[in-house]
Amino acid sequence: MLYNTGMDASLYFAPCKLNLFLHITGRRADGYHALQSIFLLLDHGDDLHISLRNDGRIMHKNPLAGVLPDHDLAIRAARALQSASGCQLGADIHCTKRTPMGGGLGGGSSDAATVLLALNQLWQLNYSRQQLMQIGLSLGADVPVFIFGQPAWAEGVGEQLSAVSLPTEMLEKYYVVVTPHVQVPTAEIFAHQALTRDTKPLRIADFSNGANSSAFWQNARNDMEAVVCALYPEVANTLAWLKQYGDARMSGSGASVFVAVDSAEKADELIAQRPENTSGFWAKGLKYHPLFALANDEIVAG
Ligand SMILES: C[C@@](CO)(OP(=O)(O)O)[C@H](O)COP(=O)(O)OP(=O)(O)OC[C@H]1O[C@@H](n2ccc(N)nc2=O)[C@H](O)[C@@H]1O
Ligand SMILES: Nc1ncnc2c1ncn2[C@@H]1O[C@H](COP(=O)(O)OP(=O)(O)O)[C@@H](O)[C@H]1O
Repeated sequence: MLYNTGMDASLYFAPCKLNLFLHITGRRADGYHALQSIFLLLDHGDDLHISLRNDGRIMHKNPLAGVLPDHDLAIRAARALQSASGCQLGADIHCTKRTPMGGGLGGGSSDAATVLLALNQLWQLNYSRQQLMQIGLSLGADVPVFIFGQPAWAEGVGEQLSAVSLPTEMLEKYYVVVTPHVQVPTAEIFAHQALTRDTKPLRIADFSNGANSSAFWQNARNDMEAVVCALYPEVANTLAWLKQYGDARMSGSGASVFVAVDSAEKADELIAQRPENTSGFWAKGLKYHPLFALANDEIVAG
């Protein structure tokens, strides 16, 4: 078989995500929590340069500060795909990091998903989207949604995904994302005794019927927000500041908070005025992950 063995790195995008709401509806026997969420991917994220190696090695060209290369989700994803497929090829991976790490924006999970999609192409594996999502789930609960690649209603631990069509005005919004400079450990928040774990499940139909009214969103919140705000005043203060400009929420387990505004000018203004010791960006929602086409969907017999 002829492979593209040219040593030119190819560029692949890894978008970040927002949890537009996040409800915890229960706890499973294995300690993981049952969630309901709507994920929206944004046109802001990391750039991964990935090129083929013939010697089977997976190399990180610029290890991230504080993350051992062997622990990096991009590297772990490549190794997981290699062991699932038995592929003898390898890869060099270089990451230009833009998504704040540990910020509730799924940056590491997205890097992993992008590596799976890119290597599916570069190694000519022709794995289906469902197969890649399964491998992704073994790396983290947030990985499958990036391979799914569309605005999604999520249940289970985030792996049961259905496409939702967001109202046009939500895709036209400018999402202002502000991240206080604190690390919020996801496991610590999930383990906290004060966490709300019994939110009444919503039905996807509630969303489909109610998205254009404010009824659905009035009942939707982030169940991790109260615990994170109590433990991390920086998050509470940044959220309180952002709430002046709209229905601001936290994404995932924080520390990032976000609000949707109507213009790029307003978004620029908020980013310029953001509190000290925070970073910030604004972005638009994506209808599709730019690498969506790198996996095919299985045809399910009807
Ligand atoms: C909270 C969410 C919402 O999108 O996002 P982030 O804030 O991390 O971006 C996710 O559920 C996070 O997913 P992810 O970051 O992949 O978590 P994982 O690495 O799988 O799990 C980290 C730890 O969190 C706990 N955990 C995670 C997911 C879940 N549904 N229940 C849990 O109890 C477990 O203790 C697990 O060991
Ligand atoms: N490629 C990667 N990018 C970011 N973080 C990574 C990566 N690989 C491993 N990690 C580790 O995973 C943790 C969570 O990262 P990230 O996915 O950015 O945040 P979150 O889960 O809060 O959305 C980081 O603090 C870091 O230690």
